[in-house]
Amino acid sequence: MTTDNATAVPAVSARDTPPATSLALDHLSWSVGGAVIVDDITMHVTEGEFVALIGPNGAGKTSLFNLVSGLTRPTAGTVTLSGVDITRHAPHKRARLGMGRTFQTSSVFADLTVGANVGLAVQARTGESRRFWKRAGADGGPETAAALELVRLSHRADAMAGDLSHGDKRKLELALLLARRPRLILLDEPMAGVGAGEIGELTTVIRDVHREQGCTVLMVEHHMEVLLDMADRLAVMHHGALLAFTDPDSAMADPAVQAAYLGDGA
Ligand SMILES: Nc1ncnc2c1ncn2[C@@H]1O[C@H](COP(=O)(O)OP(=O)(O)OP(=O)(O)O)[C@@H](O)[C@H]1O
Repeated sequence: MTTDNATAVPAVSARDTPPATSLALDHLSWSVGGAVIVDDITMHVTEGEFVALIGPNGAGKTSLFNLVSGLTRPTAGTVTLSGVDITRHAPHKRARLGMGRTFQTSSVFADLTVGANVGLAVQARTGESRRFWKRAGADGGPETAAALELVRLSHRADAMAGDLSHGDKRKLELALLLARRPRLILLDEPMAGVGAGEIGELTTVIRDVHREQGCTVLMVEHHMEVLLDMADRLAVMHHGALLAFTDPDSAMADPAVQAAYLGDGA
């Protein structure tokens, strides 16, 4: 959608995006050197659902994320995205099918402005020519503005990305994801390194992104207070296996979860 009035366009509104994707993991396993890191996980995430993946340190959460996003190949099992078997797809091919991922480490261009970072991501998706880029302006145009507004960073559009606080960097990473219009978002510890004072707003932003976009979210996070309030279901991993996959109250009341997860003091 294009217009001359940048601020009036909800360029990433739920209305003009396709339905959220669904993710099915079936008997997914990954072993390295004889050690089973991900152990026969079957988990079906429905369209538009918000699932939090939790578990003690070393439970296998990042390894599972790597299997879902295609950074590693499973030893056994399948990954299905909206009914398409993507088990053998490379990460870029999964991205083209609507999968977006953030990492524990920041991936923004520190020497570019916030607006330019998002503008480049928009440009990368649309494949617009340099001519369009000039016409759209250094900030990338209305879609950039809409993404920055959604993550509450409009007021920092002209700041250098490297000067942002940890919390604002995480918001920028979300805006970069939005620019690619993903239907499934994988968030790997978005609160990592974020100060206590910024966690509340970042939580609100993630919730807004999920609601506004109607996308499916799978998030690894250690801050339980954030997750219990946000997630439709908790997927609890321990020693590579899935201990529970249910609503937050039921998961936290599960004795096996309490023994394995809380017992490890995570
Ligand atoms: N490439 C690898 N080779 C060998 N072992 C690995 C490899 N990647 C992960 N592991 C091991 O697999 C286990 C699970 O690691 P993983 O990082 O997936 O856990 P996690 O739940 O994400 O932990 P954390 O909460 O600390 O990030 C750990 O014991 C780790 O040492």
